[in-house]
Amino acid sequence: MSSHTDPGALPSPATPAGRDGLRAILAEPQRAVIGLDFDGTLAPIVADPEQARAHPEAVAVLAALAPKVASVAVITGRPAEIAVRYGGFAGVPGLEHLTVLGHYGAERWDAVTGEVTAPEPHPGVAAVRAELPEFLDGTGAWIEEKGGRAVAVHTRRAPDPQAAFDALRAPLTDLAGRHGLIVEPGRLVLELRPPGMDKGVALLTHVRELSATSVLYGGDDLGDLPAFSAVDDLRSTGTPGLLVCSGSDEVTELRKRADLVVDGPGGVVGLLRALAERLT
Ligand SMILES: O=P(O)(O)OC[C@H]1O[C@H](O[C@H]2O[C@H](CO)[C@@H](O)[C@H](O)[C@H]2O)[C@H](O)[C@@H](O)[C@@H]1O
Repeated sequence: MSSHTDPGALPSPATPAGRDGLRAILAEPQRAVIGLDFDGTLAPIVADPEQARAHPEAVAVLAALAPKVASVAVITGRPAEIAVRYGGFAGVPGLEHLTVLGHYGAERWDAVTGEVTAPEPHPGVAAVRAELPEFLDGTGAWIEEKGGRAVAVHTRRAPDPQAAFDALRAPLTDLAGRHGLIVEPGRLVLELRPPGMDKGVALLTHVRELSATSVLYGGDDLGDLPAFSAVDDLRSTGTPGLLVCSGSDEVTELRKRADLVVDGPGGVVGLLRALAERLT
């Protein structure tokens, strides 16, 4: 796979399908959807999730790109309102039509209205939240509250983060299952959340709503794999797409499936800048 090293150049994807995807975006940008994950893709990974912020150049680059394409959509496991706040996405000239699909697509925020639409919370979330502390005792793991719509168990700050993650995965999967939830594993995080939605469904729905003729999706984590599969499905039915991996040492699964690997959020921003410049 290709790495994006020259900051000013638009890199050539390593695969024929990726090159087709990029060509289609460049040929008809007004009908292209740009889908982007937040943590690890637009925002560098930090030890405390409350301190995560978009890369310092991300907003300016998105604002330069968004008016030239059909849609820029941030698709994240975060609550939409949190991603908007940590991203600094509200009220930005150029981002008037930004969409943020939160909770893996269950929530939606549109810059044009500034409002979030969300389903009723799943009753299993409160139930697992009540039981969680007894599972975490002595592991060094801790809980991130997610507005009552999901709950995340982080192990990044545990003495042995990977060992804590591995030890908790099976019991938390069992706990989630008893309350009708699923476990979404991520970068040293196990998220207990309602089933029925994922980033693939979210991306496909968005692409179809806009009758887009091409798509770029960029992600870094396991929760982005359904969006990668959605782009594969779109390709197989005639909609070209480009799969971008925001590379890290923590997760390698996306790297293997990507058309283009860039160096973390800085690389993503560089790629999007080069794309925006080329579209000028
Ligand atoms: O879909 P995403 O935008 O990638 O969100 C997925 C999870 O991201 C967050 O956790 C990750 O980022 C944290 C801050 O950099 C980091 O500390 C943690 O180890 C990562 O897993 C977020 O806190 C979770 O709620 C999201 O589900």
